[in-house]
Formats: sequence, C-alpha cells, structure tokens
Amino acid sequence: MLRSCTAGLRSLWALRGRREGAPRLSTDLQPARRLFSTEKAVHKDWALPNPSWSKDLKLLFDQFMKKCEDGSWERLPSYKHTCTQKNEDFKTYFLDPQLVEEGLSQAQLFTRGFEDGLGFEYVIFNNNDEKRTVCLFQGGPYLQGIPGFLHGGAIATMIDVALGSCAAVSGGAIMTANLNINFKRPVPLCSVVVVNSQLDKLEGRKLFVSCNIRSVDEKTLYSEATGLFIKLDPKKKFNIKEFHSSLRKAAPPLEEAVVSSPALVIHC
Ligand SMILES: CCCCCCCC/C=C\CCCCCCCC(=O)SCCNC(=O)CCNC(=O)[C@H](O)C(C)(C)COP(=O)(O)OP(=O)(O)OC[C@H]1O[C@@H](n2cnc3c(N)ncnc32)[C@H](O)[C@@H]1OP(=O)(O)O
Repeated sequence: MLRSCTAGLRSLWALRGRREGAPRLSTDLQPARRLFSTEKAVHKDWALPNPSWSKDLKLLFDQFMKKCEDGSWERLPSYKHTCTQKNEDFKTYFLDPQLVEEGLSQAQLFTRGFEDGLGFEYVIFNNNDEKRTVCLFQGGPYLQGIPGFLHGGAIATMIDVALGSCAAVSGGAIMTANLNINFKRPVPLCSVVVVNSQLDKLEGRKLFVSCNIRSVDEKTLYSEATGLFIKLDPKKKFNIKEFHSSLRKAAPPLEEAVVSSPALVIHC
C-alpha cells in the first residue's frame, strides 16, 4: 500500500517537473497556487480526468461515461467558483446580493482548491431513477492523517460532498444538518475508492441519505455514513452580511487576530 502511494507521489512530483532525488524546494511547502480572475472567466469543469488520475480512476470514469450514453446516468459537473444554476439560485434566494459582490469575491469550493492530484480528485455520477449517486474519489498526499492514510476529516468532507450531491439532485438548495460516520478501515493515501450514496427517505424538507465507501474491487468496506440534509426555506434568508460587518468593526490587527480569534482566521 505504502509502495503504491510512494509511486503515486513520485508521479505527482514528476508532473510538477521535479527530478527524483532533487533537493526539496521551498515552493513545495507553500500552499496550492491560487488563481482568481482568469479561472472565474473560464469556468473550468474539474470533474474530468487530469494527468494525476490513476489508471483505476480513469478506468472507472470510462465505465461510468459509457453508462451515461443511454441517459440512465449523468456526470455532475464541478466548478471551483459558483456557476451552476443551483449555486446561482442559492445566491439569489438565500444570500445578500452585496455580500456576493464584496465578501465572496475570492471564495472557491473547498474540495477544488488544491493543485491537480494533491487533494481531492473526484467525479460524481447520478442515477435519477434510482435516486443514487456514485462518487469516484482519489485522495492525494495533502490529505494525509496518520502516515500513509487519509485524514478522517478529508473522508468526512468527501462524504458530505457525495451525500450532499445525492440530496441536492432531488432537493435543490440543501444544507447538511447531520452526518454520522463509521470509519471501519483506514483509506490508503492516493488510492481510489468508490462512494455509493442513495436517497433513503424524503420527509417534508428533510432528505435522509446514506452511503458506503468501498475499494475498487469492492472487497474492502472503508466507511459507512448516514446524513440528514434540509431543503432550505427561502423565507429564512441567511444574514451573513451582518456577521461579516460586525467582524470587520471588531477586527483587531491581523497578527493579534490570528493568535487570539479563530473566527477572524475564517474571515481572512
Ligand atoms: C441535474 C441535476 C443537477 C444536480 C446538481 C447537483 C450538484 C451538486 C450541488 C451541490 C453539492 C452540495 C455538496 C456540498 C455539501 C456541503 C454542504 C455543507 O457543507 S453545508 C454546511 C454545513 N451545514 C450547516 O452549516 C448548516 C447549519 N444549520 C442550519 O443552517 C440550519 O439548521 C438548517 C438550514 C440545516 C435547518 O434550519 P431551518 O431553520 O431551515 O429548518 P428547521 O426548522 O430548523 O428544521 C427543519 C426540520 O429539520 C429538522 N432538523 C434540523 N436539523 C436537524 C438535525 N441536526 N437533526 C435532526 N433533525 C434536524 C427539524 O427538527 C425540522 O424537522 P420537522 O420539520 O419539525 O420535522
């Protein structure tokens, strides 16, 4: 397992133009490169193969793309910056327009904020009739928890995204109210896993969903989870503008803020 991860890391370094055995560059330690204006204009769909995808991930991707041909399955696109109709609807109905212009200009989707192969590589396929989704996920080296394995928070994030997408297909604008996860086996870093999610029950505004995470050969069950997602009520707009401006008023100098106030770290 560790050997395959090392191989994965080696190919990732190769992709980034780094020679094996070369001294570690200080740039390797820096956070993922941030792009703003150009990417916003391009609206690249990130749920498509890139050179960091392993053979397993590409194979599974091709199999599901074949299933899409008769219309029973569809690939869900994924963007760093909001541009799907669902995201636009969310901003229109639930957020203050001024906040969208000012406060969210640098915002990007958490799971798409890493360079190719280093973080979350995934694609989600949806089967509308069966009310289920399949998420193909390869967790990169920046998602490490215990050496050689994925961080539990990274797994939880992927579960949230997979279950959330399954719920959003039926429910539209939704938010996670509850997640319950059983971590049964550690997930090897850089391996490919399959997250199978399904909508179990729809009760008013409540969507009950569940999923399991398995190895590609289906022999290993890594995790099982259930989630409750709530369809948002347009009458209850989120007033995060007030929250932001009250933070701005109370903001101490940055160095002080980073040390003393976790809320301000989020704000920055
Ligand atoms: C062609 C197809 C295209 C499809 C494209 C799809 C593409 C994919 C798109 C998108 C993918 C999405 C993937 C992203 C995933 C990430 C999501 C997140 O990370 S969300 C951030 C974390 N979550 C929060 O921060 C929420 C914080 N909580 C809240 O804001 C509220 O509590 C909220 C909105 C969840 C509910 O508040 P209320 O005021 O609207 O509703 P109330 O009245 O409180 O609850 C409604 C019902 O739900 C129950 N409920 C609420 N919370 C509950 C809980 N924790 N446990 C049990 N029941 C709960 C209540 O008891 C009530 O039930 P009774 O109707 O009375 O039966």
